[in-house]
Amino acid sequence: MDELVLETQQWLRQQPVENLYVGFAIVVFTTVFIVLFRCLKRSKSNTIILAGLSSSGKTTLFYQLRDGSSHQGTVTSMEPNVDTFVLSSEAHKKGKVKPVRVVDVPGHSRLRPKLEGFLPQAAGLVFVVDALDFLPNCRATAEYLYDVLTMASVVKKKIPIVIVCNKTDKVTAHSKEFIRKQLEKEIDKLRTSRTAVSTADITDEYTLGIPGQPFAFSQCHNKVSVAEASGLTGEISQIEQFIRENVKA
Ligand SMILES: Nc1nc2c(ncn2[C@@H]2O[C@H](COP(=O)(O)OP(=O)(O)OP(=O)(O)O)[C@@H](O)[C@H]2O)c(=O)[nH]1
Ligand SMILES: [Mg+2]
Repeated sequence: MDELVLETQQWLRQQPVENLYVGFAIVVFTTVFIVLFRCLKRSKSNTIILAGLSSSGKTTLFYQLRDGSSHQGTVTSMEPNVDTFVLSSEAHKKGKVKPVRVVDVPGHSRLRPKLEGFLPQAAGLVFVVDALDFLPNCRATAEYLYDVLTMASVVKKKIPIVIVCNKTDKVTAHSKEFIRKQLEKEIDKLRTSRTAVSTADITDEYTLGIPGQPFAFSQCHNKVSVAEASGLTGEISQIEQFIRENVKA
Protein backbone atom coordinates (compact mmCIF):
# COMPACT_ATOMS: atom_id res chain seq x y z
CA MET A 1 0.00 0.00 0.00
CA ASP A 2 2.75 2.42 1.04
CA GLU A 3 4.64 1.52 -2.12
CA LEU A 4 1.66 2.39 -4.23
CA VAL A 5 1.31 5.80 -2.53
CA LEU A 6 5.04 6.51 -3.03
CA GLU A 7 4.88 5.49 -6.69
CA THR A 8 1.84 7.70 -7.24
CA GLN A 9 3.55 10.68 -5.57
CA GLN A 10 6.64 10.17 -7.72
CA TRP A 11 4.57 9.92 -10.87
CA LEU A 12 2.68 13.10 -9.96
CA ARG A 13 5.93 14.99 -9.45
CA GLN A 14 7.11 13.95 -12.90
CA GLN A 15 3.98 15.33 -14.58
CA PRO A 16 4.00 18.89 -15.97
CA VAL A 17 1.96 21.12 -13.68
CA GLU A 18 -0.51 22.06 -16.49
CA ASN A 19 -1.50 18.40 -16.86
CA LEU A 20 -2.36 18.25 -13.20
CA TYR A 21 -4.54 21.36 -13.47
CA VAL A 22 -6.32 19.91 -16.48
CA GLY A 23 -6.89 16.62 -14.65
CA PHE A 24 -8.21 18.45 -11.60
CA ALA A 25 -10.54 20.56 -13.75
CA ILE A 26 -11.92 17.43 -15.44
CA VAL A 27 -12.67 15.83 -12.07
CA VAL A 28 -14.43 18.99 -10.82
CA PHE A 29 -16.51 19.38 -14.01
CA THR A 30 -17.56 15.74 -14.00
CA THR A 31 -18.65 15.92 -10.37
CA VAL A 32 -20.64 19.12 -10.94
CA PHE A 33 -22.24 17.60 -14.04
CA ILE A 34 -23.26 14.41 -12.22
CA VAL A 35 -24.71 16.38 -9.27
CA LEU A 36 -26.67 18.71 -11.59
CA PHE A 37 -27.95 15.81 -13.69
CA ARG A 38 -29.21 13.98 -10.59
CA CYS A 39 -30.91 17.10 -9.23
CA LEU A 40 -32.66 17.75 -12.55
CA LYS A 41 -33.71 14.15 -12.90
CA ARG A 42 -35.13 14.10 -9.38
CA SER A 43 -36.95 17.40 -9.61
CA LYS A 44 -38.72 16.16 -12.72
CA SER A 45 -39.96 12.90 -11.42
CA ASN A 46 -42.19 13.62 -8.44
CA THR A 47 -45.45 13.85 -10.39
CA ILE A 48 -48.14 11.22 -9.90
CA ILE A 49 -51.20 11.33 -12.16
CA LEU A 50 -54.70 10.22 -11.21
CA ALA A 51 -56.74 9.25 -14.28
CA GLY A 52 -59.87 7.21 -14.90
CA LEU A 53 -63.52 7.53 -15.88
CA SER A 54 -65.76 10.19 -14.37
CA SER A 55 -67.09 9.21 -10.92
CA SER A 56 -64.43 6.57 -10.31
CA GLY A 57 -63.27 8.55 -7.26
CA LYS A 58 -60.12 10.42 -8.34
CA THR A 59 -60.88 13.69 -6.59
CA THR A 60 -61.86 11.85 -3.40
CA LEU A 61 -58.51 10.02 -3.52
CA PHE A 62 -56.67 13.30 -4.21
CA TYR A 63 -58.08 14.85 -1.01
CA GLN A 64 -57.48 11.67 0.93
CA LEU A 65 -53.81 11.65 -0.11
CA ARG A 66 -53.38 15.34 0.67
CA ASP A 67 -55.56 15.94 3.73
CA GLY A 68 -56.34 12.48 5.06
CA SER A 69 -60.06 13.16 4.67
CA SER A 70 -62.54 12.61 1.86
CA HIS A 71 -64.18 16.09 1.82
CA GLN A 72 -67.65 14.53 1.50
CA GLY A 73 -69.58 15.73 -1.49
CA THR A 74 -67.29 16.05 -4.50
CA VAL A 75 -68.77 17.15 -7.81
CA THR A 76 -67.61 16.29 -11.32
CA SER A 77 -64.30 18.08 -11.84
CA MET A 78 -64.13 20.66 -14.62
CA GLU A 79 -60.41 21.41 -14.25
CA PRO A 80 -57.44 19.25 -13.22
CA ASN A 81 -56.54 19.50 -9.53
CA VAL A 82 -52.80 20.02 -9.20
CA ASP A 83 -50.97 20.36 -5.90
CA THR A 84 -47.59 19.56 -4.42
CA PHE A 85 -47.69 18.26 -0.87
CA VAL A 86 -46.29 15.84 1.66
CA LEU A 87 -48.59 12.80 1.81
CA SER A 88 -50.96 13.14 4.75
CA SER A 89 -49.86 9.75 6.10
CA GLU A 90 -46.23 10.91 6.13
CA ALA A 91 -46.82 14.37 7.59
CA HIS A 92 -45.92 13.24 11.12
CA LYS A 93 -42.63 11.71 9.99
CA LYS A 94 -39.54 13.49 11.20
CA GLY A 95 -36.69 14.21 8.85
CA LYS A 96 -36.87 14.76 5.16
CA VAL A 97 -40.03 13.59 3.41
CA LYS A 98 -40.17 14.32 -0.28
CA PRO A 99 -43.30 16.21 -1.38
CA VAL A 100 -45.29 14.68 -4.22
CA ARG A 101 -46.99 16.57 -7.04
CA VAL A 102 -50.37 14.98 -7.60
CA VAL A 103 -52.45 15.73 -10.69
CA ASP A 104 -56.13 14.71 -10.77
CA VAL A 105 -57.26 14.70 -14.42
CA PRO A 106 -61.06 14.92 -14.82
CA GLY A 107 -62.68 11.87 -16.39
CA HIS A 108 -65.04 13.78 -18.68
CA SER A 109 -64.17 12.83 -22.24
CA ARG A 110 -63.69 16.45 -23.32
CA LEU A 111 -61.18 17.10 -20.52
CA ARG A 112 -59.23 13.86 -20.89
CA PRO A 113 -56.84 15.21 -23.55
CA LYS A 114 -55.29 17.32 -20.75
CA LEU A 115 -53.72 14.09 -19.54
CA GLU A 116 -51.15 14.07 -22.34
CA GLY A 117 -49.77 17.43 -21.24
CA PHE A 118 -48.85 16.04 -17.82
CA LEU A 119 -47.41 12.71 -18.97
CA PRO A 120 -43.89 13.90 -19.84
CA GLN A 121 -43.31 14.72 -16.15
CA ALA A 122 -45.04 11.64 -14.74
CA ALA A 123 -43.23 9.29 -12.38
CA GLY A 124 -46.29 7.06 -12.21
CA LEU A 125 -49.95 6.89 -13.15
CA VAL A 126 -52.81 5.75 -10.93
CA PHE A 127 -55.68 4.53 -13.11
CA VAL A 128 -58.79 4.62 -10.93
CA VAL A 129 -61.62 2.15 -11.61
CA ASP A 130 -65.03 2.13 -9.90
CA ALA A 131 -65.16 -1.44 -8.56
CA LEU A 132 -68.77 -1.01 -7.49
CA ASP A 133 -70.27 0.05 -10.79
CA PHE A 134 -67.70 -1.81 -12.85
CA LEU A 135 -69.66 -4.02 -15.27
CA PRO A 136 -71.72 -1.31 -17.01
CA ASN A 137 -68.52 0.73 -17.43
CA CYS A 138 -66.19 -2.14 -18.32
CA ARG A 139 -66.01 -1.32 -22.03
CA ALA A 140 -65.53 2.43 -21.49
CA THR A 141 -62.89 1.78 -18.82
CA ALA A 142 -61.00 -0.59 -21.12
CA GLU A 143 -61.11 1.96 -23.96
CA TYR A 144 -59.63 4.71 -21.78
CA LEU A 145 -57.02 2.33 -20.37
CA TYR A 146 -56.14 1.16 -23.89
CA ASP A 147 -55.61 4.79 -24.92
CA VAL A 148 -53.39 5.41 -21.91
CA LEU A 149 -51.33 2.25 -22.44
CA THR A 150 -50.67 3.14 -26.08
CA MET A 151 -49.77 6.81 -25.55
CA ALA A 152 -46.31 7.61 -26.87
CA SER A 153 -44.96 9.01 -23.56
CA VAL A 154 -46.29 6.07 -21.55
CA VAL A 155 -44.65 3.57 -23.88
CA LYS A 156 -41.38 5.46 -24.43
CA LYS A 157 -40.89 6.49 -20.80
CA LYS A 158 -42.23 3.15 -19.51
CA ILE A 159 -44.40 4.98 -16.99
CA PRO A 160 -45.46 2.55 -14.25
CA ILE A 161 -49.22 2.21 -13.91
CA VAL A 162 -51.32 0.92 -11.03
CA ILE A 163 -54.95 0.05 -11.75
CA VAL A 164 -56.75 0.93 -8.53
CA CYS A 165 -60.07 -0.82 -7.89
CA ASN A 166 -61.73 1.86 -5.79
CA LYS A 167 -64.81 1.82 -3.53
CA THR A 168 -63.92 -1.53 -1.94
CA ASP A 169 -65.66 -0.34 1.25
CA LYS A 170 -68.87 -1.66 -0.28
CA VAL A 171 -69.40 -5.44 -0.08
CA THR A 172 -70.75 -5.58 -3.61
CA ALA A 173 -67.52 -4.18 -5.07
CA HIS A 174 -65.80 -6.53 -7.52
CA SER A 175 -62.42 -8.03 -6.61
CA LYS A 176 -59.24 -6.77 -8.23
CA GLU A 177 -58.61 -10.17 -9.84
CA PHE A 178 -62.04 -10.11 -11.48
CA ILE A 179 -61.51 -6.57 -12.73
CA ARG A 180 -58.05 -7.37 -14.04
CA LYS A 181 -59.34 -10.38 -16.02
CA GLN A 182 -62.32 -8.47 -17.46
CA LEU A 183 -60.12 -5.56 -18.51
CA GLU A 184 -57.60 -7.88 -20.14
CA LYS A 185 -60.39 -9.59 -22.10
CA GLU A 186 -61.90 -6.29 -23.16
CA ILE A 187 -58.53 -4.82 -24.20
CA ASP A 188 -57.88 -8.00 -26.18
CA LYS A 189 -61.06 -7.36 -28.17
CA LEU A 190 -60.18 -3.70 -28.67
CA ARG A 191 -56.72 -4.62 -29.87
CA THR A 192 -58.14 -6.68 -32.72
CA SER A 193 -60.69 -4.08 -33.78
CA ARG A 194 -58.39 -1.07 -33.45
CA THR A 195 -55.39 -2.49 -35.30
CA ALA A 196 -57.75 -3.44 -38.13
CA VAL A 197 -58.84 0.19 -38.56
CA SER A 198 -55.62 1.98 -37.84
CA THR A 199 -52.62 0.40 -39.60
CA ALA A 200 -52.16 3.24 -42.08
CA ASP A 201 -53.15 6.58 -40.60
CA ILE A 202 -52.43 6.43 -36.88
CA THR A 203 -48.70 6.61 -36.59
CA ASP A 204 -48.07 7.37 -32.94
CA GLU A 205 -50.23 4.57 -31.62
CA TYR A 206 -48.31 1.65 -30.24
CA THR A 207 -49.63 -1.87 -30.47
CA LEU A 208 -50.25 -3.68 -27.22
CA GLY A 209 -49.15 -7.12 -26.11
CA ILE A 210 -47.80 -10.02 -28.11
CA PRO A 211 -49.47 -10.79 -31.46
CA GLY A 212 -51.25 -14.15 -31.49
CA GLN A 213 -51.52 -14.34 -27.70
CA PRO A 214 -54.42 -13.25 -25.50
CA PHE A 215 -53.64 -9.87 -24.01
CA ALA A 216 -52.30 -9.73 -20.44
CA PHE A 217 -51.00 -6.68 -18.56
CA SER A 218 -47.78 -8.58 -17.89
CA GLN A 219 -46.95 -8.21 -21.63
CA CYS A 220 -46.72 -4.43 -21.38
CA HIS A 221 -43.24 -2.94 -21.43
CA ASN A 222 -44.09 -0.67 -18.52
CA LYS A 223 -45.00 -2.15 -15.14
CA VAL A 224 -48.77 -2.53 -14.76
CA SER A 225 -50.05 -3.66 -11.38
CA VAL A 226 -53.49 -3.93 -9.77
CA ALA A 227 -54.46 -2.64 -6.32
CA GLU A 228 -57.49 -1.97 -4.14
CA ALA A 229 -58.53 1.18 -2.30
CA SER A 230 -61.38 3.10 -0.77
CA GLY A 231 -61.09 6.83 -1.09
CA LEU A 232 -64.14 7.30 1.07
CA THR A 233 -62.86 5.44 4.14
CA GLY A 234 -59.19 6.31 3.61
CA GLU A 235 -57.88 2.84 2.79
CA ILE A 236 -55.26 4.07 0.41
CA SER A 237 -52.09 2.36 1.65
CA GLN A 238 -51.55 0.51 -1.64
CA ILE A 239 -51.64 3.80 -3.55
CA GLU A 240 -49.22 5.40 -1.09
CA GLN A 241 -46.91 2.44 -1.50
CA PHE A 242 -47.01 2.84 -5.31
CA ILE A 243 -46.22 6.55 -4.94
CA ARG A 244 -43.27 5.87 -2.63
CA GLU A 245 -41.90 3.22 -4.98
CA ASN A 246 -41.88 5.70 -7.84
CA VAL A 247 -41.16 9.01 -6.12
CA LYS A 248 -38.07 8.26 -4.11
CA ALA A 249 -37.88 10.02 -0.75
N1 LIG B 1 -68.54 4.06 -1.60
C1 LIG B 1 -67.57 4.82 -2.07
N2 LIG B 1 -67.86 5.92 -2.81
C2 LIG B 1 -66.85 6.67 -3.26
C3 LIG B 1 -65.47 6.32 -3.05
N3 LIG B 1 -64.69 7.25 -3.64
C4 LIG B 1 -65.52 8.14 -4.21
N4 LIG B 1 -66.81 7.80 -4.00
C5 LIG B 1 -68.00 8.54 -4.47
O1 LIG B 1 -68.01 8.53 -5.89
C6 LIG B 1 -68.47 9.77 -6.40
C7 LIG B 1 -67.46 10.35 -7.41
O2 LIG B 1 -66.26 10.67 -6.76
P1 LIG B 1 -65.22 11.74 -7.34
O3 LIG B 1 -64.00 11.65 -6.50
O4 LIG B 1 -65.85 13.06 -7.48
O5 LIG B 1 -64.96 11.14 -8.80
P2 LIG B 1 -63.95 11.66 -9.93
O6 LIG B 1 -63.23 10.44 -10.42
O7 LIG B 1 -63.14 12.78 -9.44
O8 LIG B 1 -64.95 12.14 -11.09
P3 LIG B 1 -64.68 13.30 -12.21
O9 LIG B 1 -64.19 14.50 -11.53
O10 LIG B 1 -66.01 13.48 -12.86
O11 LIG B 1 -63.70 12.73 -13.19
C8 LIG B 1 -68.70 10.67 -5.18
O12 LIG B 1 -70.06 10.67 -4.88
C9 LIG B 1 -67.90 10.01 -4.09
O13 LIG B 1 -68.48 10.23 -2.81
C10 LIG B 1 -65.21 5.14 -2.27
O14 LIG B 1 -64.07 4.75 -2.01
N5 LIG B 1 -66.30 4.43 -1.83
MG1 LIG C 1 -63.02 14.74 -9.93
